[in-house]
Amino acid sequence: MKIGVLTSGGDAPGMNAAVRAVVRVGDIHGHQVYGIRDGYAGLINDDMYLLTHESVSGMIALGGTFLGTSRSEDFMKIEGKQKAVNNLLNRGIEALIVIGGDGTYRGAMDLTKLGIKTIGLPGTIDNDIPGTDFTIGFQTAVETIVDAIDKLRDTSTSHQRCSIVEVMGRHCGDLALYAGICGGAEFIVTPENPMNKDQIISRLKKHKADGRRHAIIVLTENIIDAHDFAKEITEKSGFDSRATVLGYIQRGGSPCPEDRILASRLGTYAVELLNDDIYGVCVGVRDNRVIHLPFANVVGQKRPKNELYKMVKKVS
Ligand SMILES: Nc1ncnc2c1ncn2[C@@H]1O[C@H](COP(=O)(O)OP(=O)(O)OP(=O)(O)O)[C@@H](O)[C@H]1O
Ligand SMILES: O=P(O)(O)OC[C@H]1O[C@](O)(CO)[C@@H](O)[C@@H]1O
Ligand SMILES: [Mg+2]
Repeated sequence: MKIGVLTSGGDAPGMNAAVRAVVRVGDIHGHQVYGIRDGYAGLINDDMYLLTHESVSGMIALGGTFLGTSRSEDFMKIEGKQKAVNNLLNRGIEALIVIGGDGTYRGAMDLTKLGIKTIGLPGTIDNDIPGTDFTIGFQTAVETIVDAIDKLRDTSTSHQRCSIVEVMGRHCGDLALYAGICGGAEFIVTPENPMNKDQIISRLKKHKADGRRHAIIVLTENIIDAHDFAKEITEKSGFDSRATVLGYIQRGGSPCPEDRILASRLGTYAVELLNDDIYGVCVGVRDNRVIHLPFANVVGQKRPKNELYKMVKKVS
């Protein structure tokens, strides 16, 4: 069988490891795997090439995505999707493995309806996809953030400051939650655990009075302007505050071992599903087991609230 593989949406560490697994396992089962450049844009532009065992050599350790990625406006339109399908079928490619986030899954669901045997792999640092406990790239991003928090604590303690660390996640607080726990943050502000500004300010006043030399607030993006918040804290609590917006550094870097293993497991499983003629599904891990679910059961659904959101109130 000819299988296409692409990466889409924000790049995430471990995407290359997933492509590598698809190519290597595909090869073992006698499939030909075609890499599609720049996500759905490459499908529309017919930009694809045959990947071999050798062409993915060394890819397990590489950050970003060697295939490239995009957020394709054209693919949102039916004409774009039809062109993508025609390009695949003209090349005899009947199956497609997409690695990306929730938006990518929506596109994949449409392609399934248009006759392409599509499988989705969760690749995003946000960990915002229902149907999997972890997404590929999340654990590496957590490590990057924890490293940044540890460094920020050094300078915060030296200057007796409060550091606000704004992290990504779009509308999901998992990056802030996990990194905040690991970094010993005093406050973790996420969409799931809404902020109580007055409580934060009054606790910081007490911190100051108790002679505490630092405080860390980890904040999910898209909630409040981090720099304005730092000013307000300084004025109202007397705890001198600074904000650091970590930004794109969170998406880069070599994948950590957990992400390499997750990517390898899910890439392997995706090919095995196609061998069994199962498609129109996305794969994931639940309780450390690989699972698959129909796209319709995942797209637009809410993730169950992680129990760590409750626990963190006790330990921070
Ligand atoms: N509703 C939709 N219908 C069809 N295709 C979509 C839809 N939403 C998104 N896509 C396609 O998927 C691509 C990637 O989606 P998006 O930019 O939301 O990133 P993502 O896959 O959610 O990853 P991340 O959130 O990690 O960046 C879009 O550029 C678009 O081409
Ligand atoms: O790459 P862009 O378009 O700036 O998007 C940034 C968004 O992508 C992500 O990094 C991954 O979805 C989000 O955390 C962030 O909100
Ligand atoms: Mg997304």
